[in-house]
Amino acid sequence: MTGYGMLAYGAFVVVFLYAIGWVEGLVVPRTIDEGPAAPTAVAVLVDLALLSIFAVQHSVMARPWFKRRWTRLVPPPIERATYVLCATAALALVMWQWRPLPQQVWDVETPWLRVVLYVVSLGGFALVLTSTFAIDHFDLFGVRQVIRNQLGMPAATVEFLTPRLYRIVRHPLYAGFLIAFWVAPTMSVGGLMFAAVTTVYVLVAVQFEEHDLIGTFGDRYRIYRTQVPMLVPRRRRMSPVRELSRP
Ligand SMILES: C[S@@+](CC[C@H](N)C(=O)[O-])C[C@H]1O[C@@H](n2cnc3c(N)ncnc32)[C@H](O)[C@@H]1O
Repeated sequence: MTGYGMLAYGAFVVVFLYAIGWVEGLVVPRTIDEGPAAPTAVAVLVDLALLSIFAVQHSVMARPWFKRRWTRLVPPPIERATYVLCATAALALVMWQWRPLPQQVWDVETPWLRVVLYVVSLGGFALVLTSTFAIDHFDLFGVRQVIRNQLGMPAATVEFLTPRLYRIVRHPLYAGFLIAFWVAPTMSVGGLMFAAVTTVYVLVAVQFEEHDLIGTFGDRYRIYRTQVPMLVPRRRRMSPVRELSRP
């Protein structure tokens, strides 16, 4: 089981790194704006179907009711690794079968501004990675579960955590993806569709995830929801002294 967990994690790392290059249009041999040509309507339909497969896999397999049934077939220590493997396969399928829509929507020409936009966009991916470590990277990717099983330890209990990032917004990982997808020096029709659909998906996924988190943590999560914004940080309230000193 440990080998299976490691294989799933390794496959995820490779496909995710490729996905960064695919979205950014950097380094990898085929990006979001390259691939088999198709008439616009066909491309839109194929791409929407691919993103739907990804969304359904991601959301259904993460639900407690699905996990309860699924673990009658799949041993619990590899349930998360199997989720990661399926998510990786779904992401690879999106990139493999994506039909490009390369018409430009915007293209920033100022060299320094392009660099800034690339840095911010890659910073979004860095925020994704940092967020996974802020909660529990190896648990999220199913590695901890197989290692605990290998060591004969019982499954770890799920904890509610509010490390620093999670005190700024409730979903920094999703916020990171949105920054990575929307901030682009060059945006094609395909890239814009990808960003728009994933944004809608994030807004829906948050509802499912928070429903489950309330189910697990009850009032602790309800109170957290009232105190911390979902995706966009609140402007810091100025102290009364600063406010009074403003002209
Ligand atoms: C892909 S992660 C995304 C986490 C979060 N939605 C975000 O955008 O940063 C999804 C997993 O994180 C867990 N999760 C979300 N918020 C959490 C928190 N504050 N403490 C512990 N686990 C959390 C969810 O239960 C789910 O299993």
